[in-house]
Amino acid sequence: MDSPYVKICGMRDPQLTKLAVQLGAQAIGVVMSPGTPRHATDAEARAVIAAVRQESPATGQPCAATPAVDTVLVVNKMAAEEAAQRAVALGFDVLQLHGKYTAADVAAAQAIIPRVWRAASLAHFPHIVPGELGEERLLLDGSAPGSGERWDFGDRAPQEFGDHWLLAGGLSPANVAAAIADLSPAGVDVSSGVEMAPGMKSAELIEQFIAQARSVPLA
Ligand SMILES: O=C(O)c1ccccc1N[C@@H]1O[C@H](COP(=O)(O)O)[C@@H](O)[C@H]1O
Repeated sequence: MDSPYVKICGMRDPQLTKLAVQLGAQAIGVVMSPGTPRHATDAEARAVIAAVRQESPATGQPCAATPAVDTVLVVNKMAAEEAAQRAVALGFDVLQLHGKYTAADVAAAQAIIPRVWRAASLAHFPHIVPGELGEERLLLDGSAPGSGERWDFGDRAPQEFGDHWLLAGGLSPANVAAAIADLSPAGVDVSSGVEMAPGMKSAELIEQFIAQARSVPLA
């Protein structure tokens, strides 16, 4: 039985990162956006990536039982090329762009790091189409990333977005299973919903979130 792809975002602690990977997270996000309570330093970002590689080597000989886990640099309103250069310098697999970008911005970033995701809110981009800027994946998010604010689909039907989009914004252990059952995203992304206080991740909430998300079979 396939279950949704789960990304845990805003990680800074290597031990919690290892736990999330052991529990089945398929992506770990590090936020580098000054002003958010999850902003990571370069050293923290490198330590999180090292922890992921240790639990699930991304190159060479991946553990038989554990698929490789994506490490994702998350930025908000940062110039795409600058963000891509930072992602490569630190060793991330994926760059996740929040903000207003063009197809040329995405192409410029992809020339530096091939895997680029775009996160956007339907409140700001009501006519958005997955892949229209050339991004690998689209995340449909709340209107304020990292705030715990819920998504709003307005008059769009989730089926319009195809099979590869991820749901983000306001998810938590309490609502993730119902959200997956209702909207059938390919995966889910959570940041503040697995924290005991802004920027402070909770091992218990991460465990509950992953268990709840994985309890729902993909449609
Ligand atoms: O998590 C953050 O602080 C953050 C800051 C700036 C840009 C993106 C951020 N995280 C992304 O926000 C959503 C989920 O937020 P939440 O679960 O509602 O807190 C997701 O796309 C994260 O990757």
